Amino acid sequence: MLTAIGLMSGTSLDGVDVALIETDGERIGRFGPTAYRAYTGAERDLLRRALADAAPMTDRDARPGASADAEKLVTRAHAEAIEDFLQANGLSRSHIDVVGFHGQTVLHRPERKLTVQIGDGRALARTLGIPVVFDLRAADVAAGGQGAPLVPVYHRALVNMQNSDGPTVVVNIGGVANITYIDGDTLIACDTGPGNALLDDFMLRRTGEAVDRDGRAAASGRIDEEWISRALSRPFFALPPPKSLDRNDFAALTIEGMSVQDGAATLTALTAVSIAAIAQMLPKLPARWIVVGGGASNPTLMTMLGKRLAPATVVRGADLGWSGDAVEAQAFAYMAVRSLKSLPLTFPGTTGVPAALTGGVLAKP
Ligand SMILES: Nc1ncnc2c1ncn2[C@@H]1O[C@H](COP(=O)(O)OP(=O)(O)OP(=O)(O)O)[C@@H](O)[C@H]1O
Ligand SMILES: CC(=O)N[C@H]1[C@@H]2OC[C@@H](O2)[C@@H](O)[C@@H]1O[C@H](C)C(=O)O
Repeated sequence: MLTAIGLMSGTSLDGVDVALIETDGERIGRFGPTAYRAYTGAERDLLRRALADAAPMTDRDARPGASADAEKLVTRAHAEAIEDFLQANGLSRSHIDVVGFHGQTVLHRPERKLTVQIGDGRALARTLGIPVVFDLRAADVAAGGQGAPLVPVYHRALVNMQNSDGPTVVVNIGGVANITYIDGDTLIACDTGPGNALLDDFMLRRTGEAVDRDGRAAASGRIDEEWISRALSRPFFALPPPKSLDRNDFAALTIEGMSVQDGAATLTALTAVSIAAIAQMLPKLPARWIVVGGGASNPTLMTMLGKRLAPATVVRGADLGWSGDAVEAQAFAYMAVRSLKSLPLTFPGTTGVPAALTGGVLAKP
């Protein structure tokens, strides 16, 4: 078993998740501690500007506008997150075999064979004195895959730890939402649509706070079903898996005429409805849905999802002893070990890559 730390800075732009696991790249030996390093308001603003400035990019090594400063921030924030994590948990760097570093996606255009994660893996390895595996999406996209989602291989390892009969779906609700369908050897995955990003952006614009804390605003609002039907007529929703999204693909869906409560209710419902709609595109109707990611902490979203998926059961990963918020960080620890062993990260059913493929670049300190 190797000891690996995974790092994820997701599309919600809220902060860096850190998690340690022991794994041989197949089985999960032990879950270790987890941590979170939030971005400050100013740091989030810089990341948002970097996403805007990266939109016209064609060369993945270019760092236009704010993305150059944002890359320095991302590298520094991740180094700080690891140093604090080692100290808080009394860990010595010599005990860590590898760090899996996702970086921050600023642009995702797989149809142009382009996916850009900022963050300097080589500098991180030098600063930490620990080997770092980074750039985990590039090989998949270069081979014609979607380059996302990557976590299905880890969702499979998690589900294999349970006694499960029949198909299970793991739902991750981050900035974008994605699912993994696991039934024996069948592994199917895709992004399903918005996760929390549209709702966060709406709340920030309307209230100054980038979250509908505990789904309170949405709980007292009215869902505009007509608006949802219009949103669902976008071509993305009719595509079968595998498929993936850029964080800002739905940014043009405006909802400005509505009150904060009605807007929050409607955007929360769009997330739930678009996740539930994927059930029709899966080989069998799954009996069990396990929800992870920040969206699992939003009770209004969980209630809506439960209603839309009934009679299937909907549980939170946290209820099964999984670390609900750190699953993605754990996944990047797991993938770093798989990368060291040249084991596949992506599969035809998860990203559409022609054959199972490994990925990641190793930087030694
Ligand atoms: N208590 C809560 N109430 C409502 N929403 C919450 C709560 N806690 C977290 N969230 C939502 O979860 C989001 C963070 O989710 P998460 O950490 O999974 O995102 P991420 O790491 O950016 O993931 P991804 O890479 O999948 O986009 C927050 O921006 C917020 O919208
Ligand atoms: C391009 C990119 O960074 N995509 C993220 C995003 O956030 C959620 C969803 O969209 C997922 O496809 C992916 O992240 C997770 C970690 C993944 O690759 O599985």
